[in-house]
Amino acid sequence: MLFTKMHGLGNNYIFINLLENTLEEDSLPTLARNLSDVRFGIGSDGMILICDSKVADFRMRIFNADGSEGKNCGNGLRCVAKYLYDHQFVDSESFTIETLGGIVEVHISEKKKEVEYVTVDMGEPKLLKTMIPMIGEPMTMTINEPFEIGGNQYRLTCVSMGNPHAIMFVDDVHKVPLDKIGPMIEHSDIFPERVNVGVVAVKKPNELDYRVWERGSGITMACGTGACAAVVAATLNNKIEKDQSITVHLPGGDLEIRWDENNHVWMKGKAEYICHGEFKLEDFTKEKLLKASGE
Ligand SMILES: N[C@H](CCC[C@H](N)C(=O)O)C(=O)O
Repeated sequence: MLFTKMHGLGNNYIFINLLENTLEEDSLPTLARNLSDVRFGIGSDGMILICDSKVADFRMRIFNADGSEGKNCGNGLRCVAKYLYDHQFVDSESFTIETLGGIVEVHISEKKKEVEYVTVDMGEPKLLKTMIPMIGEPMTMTINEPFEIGGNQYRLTCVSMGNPHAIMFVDDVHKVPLDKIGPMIEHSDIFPERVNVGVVAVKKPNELDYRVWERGSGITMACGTGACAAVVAATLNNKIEKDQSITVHLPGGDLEIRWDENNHVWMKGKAEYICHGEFKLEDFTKEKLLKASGE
Protein backbone atom coordinates (compact mmCIF):
# COMPACT_ATOMS: atom_id res chain seq x y z
CA MET A 1 0.00 0.00 0.00
CA LEU A 2 1.48 3.35 -1.09
CA PHE A 3 1.48 6.27 1.35
CA THR A 4 2.63 9.89 1.48
CA LYS A 5 3.79 11.39 4.77
CA MET A 6 3.06 15.12 4.95
CA HIS A 7 2.90 17.81 7.61
CA GLY A 8 1.32 21.14 8.34
CA LEU A 9 3.70 22.98 10.71
CA GLY A 10 5.01 19.69 12.06
CA ASN A 11 1.51 18.18 12.60
CA ASN A 12 2.21 15.13 10.52
CA TYR A 13 0.03 12.40 9.05
CA ILE A 14 0.26 9.28 6.90
CA PHE A 15 -1.88 10.01 3.82
CA ILE A 16 -3.41 7.15 1.86
CA ASN A 17 -5.04 7.81 -1.51
CA LEU A 18 -8.29 5.82 -1.68
CA LEU A 19 -9.35 7.40 -4.97
CA GLU A 20 -7.72 4.38 -6.63
CA ASN A 21 -7.64 1.95 -3.67
CA THR A 22 -9.88 0.51 -0.97
CA LEU A 23 -9.39 -0.43 2.70
CA GLU A 24 -11.47 -2.65 5.01
CA GLU A 25 -13.62 -0.27 7.14
CA ASP A 26 -13.19 -2.39 10.28
CA SER A 27 -9.40 -2.30 9.94
CA LEU A 28 -9.08 1.50 9.96
CA PRO A 29 -8.65 2.22 13.72
CA THR A 30 -6.01 -0.54 14.10
CA LEU A 31 -4.30 0.57 10.87
CA ALA A 32 -4.15 4.17 12.14
CA ARG A 33 -2.72 3.08 15.50
CA ASN A 34 -0.11 0.82 13.91
CA LEU A 35 0.99 3.31 11.24
CA SER A 36 1.20 6.15 13.79
CA ASP A 37 3.35 4.22 16.24
CA VAL A 38 6.89 5.61 16.09
CA ARG A 39 8.50 2.34 17.31
CA PHE A 40 6.67 -0.41 15.46
CA GLY A 41 5.18 1.66 12.67
CA ILE A 42 6.01 4.67 10.49
CA GLY A 43 5.34 7.29 13.18
CA SER A 44 2.86 10.17 12.85
CA ASP A 45 0.07 12.09 14.61
CA GLY A 46 -2.42 9.90 12.74
CA MET A 47 -3.70 8.68 9.38
CA ILE A 48 -5.63 10.63 6.74
CA LEU A 49 -7.60 9.00 3.93
CA ILE A 50 -8.29 10.83 0.64
CA CYS A 51 -11.61 9.55 -0.72
CA ASP A 52 -14.34 10.19 -3.25
CA SER A 53 -17.35 12.19 -2.10
CA LYS A 54 -21.00 12.30 -3.17
CA VAL A 55 -21.47 15.86 -1.83
CA ALA A 56 -18.14 17.59 -2.48
CA ASP A 57 -15.20 17.28 -4.88
CA PHE A 58 -13.34 15.01 -2.43
CA ARG A 59 -13.65 13.58 1.10
CA MET A 60 -11.01 13.59 3.85
CA ARG A 61 -11.17 11.15 6.80
CA ILE A 62 -8.81 11.71 9.70
CA PHE A 63 -7.85 9.11 12.32
CA ASN A 64 -5.90 10.14 15.42
CA ALA A 65 -2.88 8.20 16.66
CA ASP A 66 -5.12 6.29 19.11
CA GLY A 67 -7.28 5.08 16.21
CA SER A 68 -10.24 7.37 17.00
CA GLU A 69 -11.78 9.09 13.98
CA GLY A 70 -11.62 12.90 14.15
CA LYS A 71 -14.26 15.12 12.52
CA ASN A 72 -11.95 17.72 11.02
CA CYS A 73 -8.26 18.53 10.65
CA GLY A 74 -7.06 21.93 9.50
CA ASN A 75 -3.44 20.96 8.88
CA GLY A 76 -4.63 17.79 7.18
CA LEU A 77 -6.95 19.72 4.85
CA ARG A 78 -4.08 21.91 3.61
CA CYS A 79 -1.95 18.81 2.95
CA VAL A 80 -4.82 17.03 1.13
CA ALA A 81 -5.35 20.13 -1.05
CA LYS A 82 -1.64 20.24 -1.90
CA TYR A 83 -1.53 16.51 -2.67
CA LEU A 84 -4.59 16.66 -4.95
CA TYR A 85 -3.35 19.74 -6.84
CA ASP A 86 0.27 18.57 -7.21
CA HIS A 87 -0.84 15.13 -8.42
CA GLN A 88 -3.28 16.65 -10.94
CA PHE A 89 -6.44 15.22 -9.37
CA VAL A 90 -7.85 18.76 -9.77
CA ASP A 91 -7.35 21.38 -12.44
CA SER A 92 -8.93 24.26 -10.49
CA GLU A 93 -7.22 26.24 -7.72
CA SER A 94 -10.38 26.11 -5.57
CA PHE A 95 -12.32 22.96 -4.70
CA THR A 96 -14.38 21.45 -1.87
CA ILE A 97 -13.52 18.73 0.62
CA GLU A 98 -16.10 16.87 2.72
CA THR A 99 -15.21 16.10 6.35
CA LEU A 100 -17.32 14.58 9.12
CA GLY A 101 -17.47 18.14 10.51
CA GLY A 102 -18.87 19.63 7.28
CA ILE A 103 -17.77 20.67 3.77
CA VAL A 104 -14.90 23.18 3.44
CA GLU A 105 -13.55 25.07 0.45
CA VAL A 106 -9.79 25.06 -0.17
CA HIS A 107 -7.88 27.61 -2.26
CA ILE A 108 -4.37 27.02 -3.57
CA SER A 109 -2.74 30.26 -2.50
CA GLU A 110 0.85 30.38 -3.61
CA LYS A 111 2.67 27.84 -5.69
CA LYS A 112 6.06 27.60 -7.23
CA LYS A 113 6.76 24.26 -8.88
CA GLU A 114 4.64 22.72 -6.11
CA VAL A 115 1.95 24.12 -3.83
CA GLU A 116 3.45 25.86 -0.81
CA TYR A 117 0.54 27.66 0.90
CA VAL A 118 -3.12 26.72 1.07
CA THR A 119 -6.05 28.86 2.27
CA VAL A 120 -9.11 27.09 3.67
CA ASP A 121 -12.56 28.51 4.35
CA MET A 122 -13.21 26.45 7.50
CA GLY A 123 -16.83 27.58 7.65
CA GLU A 124 -18.71 28.84 10.69
CA PRO A 125 -17.68 27.99 14.27
CA LYS A 126 -20.24 26.12 16.33
CA LEU A 127 -20.61 27.69 19.80
CA LEU A 128 -23.65 26.21 21.53
CA LYS A 129 -22.91 23.57 24.17
CA THR A 130 -25.04 21.06 22.28
CA MET A 131 -22.82 21.56 19.19
CA ILE A 132 -19.47 21.13 20.95
CA PRO A 133 -20.78 18.67 22.42
CA MET A 134 -20.53 19.18 26.18
CA ILE A 135 -22.66 19.01 29.31
CA GLY A 136 -24.63 22.04 30.56
CA GLU A 137 -27.48 24.17 29.22
CA PRO A 138 -27.53 22.97 25.56
CA MET A 139 -28.52 26.26 23.92
CA THR A 140 -25.91 28.38 25.70
CA MET A 141 -22.32 29.23 24.81
CA THR A 142 -19.28 28.45 27.02
CA ILE A 143 -17.25 31.63 27.37
CA ASN A 144 -14.60 31.74 30.08
CA GLU A 145 -16.79 29.43 32.22
CA PRO A 146 -15.27 27.84 35.35
CA PHE A 147 -15.09 24.05 35.56
CA GLU A 148 -13.72 21.89 38.40
CA ILE A 149 -11.52 19.16 36.85
CA GLY A 150 -9.13 16.93 38.79
CA GLY A 151 -9.38 19.15 41.85
CA ASN A 152 -8.45 22.34 39.96
CA GLN A 153 -10.60 25.08 38.45
CA TYR A 154 -10.21 25.88 34.75
CA ARG A 155 -11.93 28.71 32.89
CA LEU A 156 -12.84 27.28 29.47
CA THR A 157 -14.13 28.79 26.24
CA CYS A 158 -15.45 26.03 23.99
CA VAL A 159 -15.61 26.18 20.18
CA SER A 160 -16.30 23.50 17.58
CA MET A 161 -14.75 23.76 14.11
CA GLY A 162 -16.48 20.50 13.30
CA ASN A 163 -14.35 19.05 16.09
CA PRO A 164 -14.44 20.09 19.76
CA HIS A 165 -11.94 22.54 21.35
CA ALA A 166 -11.66 23.68 24.96
CA ILE A 167 -9.59 26.89 25.08
CA MET A 168 -7.91 28.42 28.17
CA PHE A 169 -6.20 31.84 28.33
CA VAL A 170 -2.81 32.01 30.09
CA ASP A 171 0.08 34.49 30.30
CA ASP A 172 2.70 32.12 28.91
CA VAL A 173 1.72 29.01 26.95
CA HIS A 174 5.15 27.45 27.58
CA LYS A 175 4.67 27.49 31.34
CA VAL A 176 1.54 25.29 31.35
CA PRO A 177 1.93 21.55 32.16
CA LEU A 178 -0.18 20.64 29.13
CA ASP A 179 0.97 17.00 29.30
CA LYS A 180 -0.77 16.82 32.70
CA ILE A 181 -3.87 18.98 32.32
CA GLY A 182 -4.48 18.07 28.67
CA PRO A 183 -5.49 14.45 29.23
CA MET A 184 -7.45 15.36 32.38
CA ILE A 185 -9.63 17.80 30.45
CA GLU A 186 -9.72 15.62 27.28
CA HIS A 187 -11.17 12.71 29.27
CA SER A 188 -13.33 14.64 31.74
CA ASP A 189 -17.03 13.77 31.77
CA ILE A 190 -17.81 17.34 30.67
CA PHE A 191 -17.10 16.26 27.07
CA PRO A 192 -18.98 13.09 26.04
CA GLU A 193 -16.89 12.82 22.81
CA ARG A 194 -13.66 14.00 24.56
CA VAL A 195 -12.09 17.30 23.50
CA ASN A 196 -8.95 18.97 22.10
CA VAL A 197 -7.37 21.20 24.77
CA GLY A 198 -5.67 24.49 23.82
CA VAL A 199 -3.81 27.16 25.84
CA VAL A 200 -3.63 30.65 24.37
CA ALA A 201 -1.65 33.78 25.27
CA VAL A 202 -2.54 37.09 23.59
CA LYS A 203 0.81 38.67 22.61
CA LYS A 204 -0.42 41.63 20.51
CA PRO A 205 -3.85 42.75 19.23
CA ASN A 206 -3.23 40.57 16.13
CA GLU A 207 -0.91 37.84 17.48
CA LEU A 208 -1.64 34.81 19.65
CA ASP A 209 0.59 32.07 21.05
CA TYR A 210 -1.14 28.69 21.09
CA ARG A 211 -0.23 25.17 22.23
CA VAL A 212 -2.44 22.10 22.01
CA TRP A 213 -3.09 18.74 23.59
CA GLU A 214 -4.97 16.94 20.81
CA ARG A 215 -7.78 14.51 21.44
CA GLY A 216 -6.46 11.10 20.46
CA SER A 217 -2.90 12.25 19.65
CA GLY A 218 -1.56 14.19 22.65
CA ILE A 219 0.73 17.21 22.28
CA THR A 220 1.30 18.05 18.61
CA MET A 221 3.40 20.77 16.97
CA ALA A 222 0.32 22.45 15.53
CA CYS A 223 -3.45 22.15 15.20
CA GLY A 224 -5.27 23.99 12.42
CA THR A 225 -8.80 23.66 13.78
CA GLY A 226 -7.38 24.57 17.19
CA ALA A 227 -5.81 27.77 15.85
CA CYS A 228 -9.22 28.69 14.37
CA ALA A 229 -10.90 27.92 17.71
CA ALA A 230 -8.27 30.03 19.52
CA VAL A 231 -9.06 33.10 17.38
CA VAL A 232 -12.82 32.63 17.85
CA ALA A 233 -12.37 32.20 21.62
CA ALA A 234 -10.12 35.27 21.91
CA THR A 235 -12.71 37.32 20.00
CA LEU A 236 -15.58 36.05 22.18
CA ASN A 237 -13.55 37.09 25.24
CA ASN A 238 -12.95 40.58 23.73
CA LYS A 239 -9.20 40.02 23.65
CA ILE A 240 -8.93 40.66 19.90
CA GLU A 241 -11.12 42.27 17.22
CA LYS A 242 -13.25 40.26 14.78
CA ASP A 243 -12.54 40.32 11.02
CA GLN A 244 -8.79 40.94 11.44
CA SER A 245 -5.95 38.79 10.14
CA ILE A 246 -4.51 37.14 13.27
CA THR A 247 -1.12 35.43 13.32
CA VAL A 248 -1.27 32.34 15.52
CA HIS A 249 2.19 31.21 16.67
CA LEU A 250 2.30 27.44 17.22
CA PRO A 251 5.37 25.40 18.20
CA GLY A 252 5.64 24.20 14.58
CA GLY A 253 5.16 27.59 12.91
CA ASP A 254 2.57 30.29 12.17
CA LEU A 255 -0.94 30.20 10.77
CA GLU A 256 -2.89 33.21 9.50
CA ILE A 257 -6.48 33.08 10.76
CA ARG A 258 -9.41 35.44 10.16
CA TRP A 259 -12.96 35.18 11.56
CA ASP A 260 -14.70 37.32 8.95
CA GLU A 261 -17.82 39.45 9.00
CA ASN A 262 -19.80 36.62 7.35
CA ASN A 263 -18.98 34.41 10.36
CA HIS A 264 -16.60 32.23 8.34
CA VAL A 265 -13.17 31.32 9.74
CA TRP A 266 -10.32 31.39 7.21
CA MET A 267 -6.98 29.62 7.71
CA LYS A 268 -3.86 30.12 5.61
CA GLY A 269 -0.66 28.13 6.10
CA LYS A 270 1.96 25.82 4.62
CA ALA A 271 1.60 22.18 3.64
CA GLU A 272 4.71 20.09 2.99
CA TYR A 273 5.81 16.62 1.92
CA ILE A 274 8.02 14.49 4.15
CA CYS A 275 8.28 11.32 2.08
CA HIS A 276 6.49 8.81 -0.12
CA GLY A 277 6.67 5.11 0.68
CA GLU A 278 5.02 1.70 0.74
CA PHE A 279 3.98 -0.72 3.49
CA LYS A 280 2.58 -4.23 3.50
CA LEU A 281 -1.08 -3.85 4.56
CA GLU A 282 -1.19 -7.28 6.21
CA ASP A 283 1.63 -6.17 8.53
CA PHE A 284 -0.39 -3.22 9.82
CA THR A 285 -3.98 -4.42 10.12
CA LYS A 286 -3.55 -6.77 13.09
CA GLU A 287 -3.11 -5.71 16.70
CA LYS A 288 0.60 -6.52 16.74
CA LEU A 289 1.57 -3.25 18.41
CA LEU A 290 -0.71 -3.70 21.42
CA LYS A 291 0.77 -7.18 22.12
CA ALA A 292 4.31 -5.88 21.57
CA SER A 293 3.73 -2.95 23.90
CA GLY A 294 2.20 -5.33 26.46
CA GLU A 295 -1.20 -3.58 26.50
N1 LIG B 1 -7.30 15.52 17.20
C1 LIG B 1 -8.38 16.18 16.43
C2 LIG B 1 -8.22 15.88 14.92
C3 LIG B 1 -6.95 16.54 14.33
C4 LIG B 1 -7.05 18.03 14.36
C5 LIG B 1 -5.74 18.79 14.12
N2 LIG B 1 -4.58 18.00 13.84
C6 LIG B 1 -5.90 19.93 13.13
O1 LIG B 1 -4.94 20.27 12.42
O2 LIG B 1 -7.02 20.54 13.13
C7 LIG B 1 -9.75 15.66 16.91
O3 LIG B 1 -9.83 14.49 17.28
O4 LIG B 1 -10.70 16.46 16.88
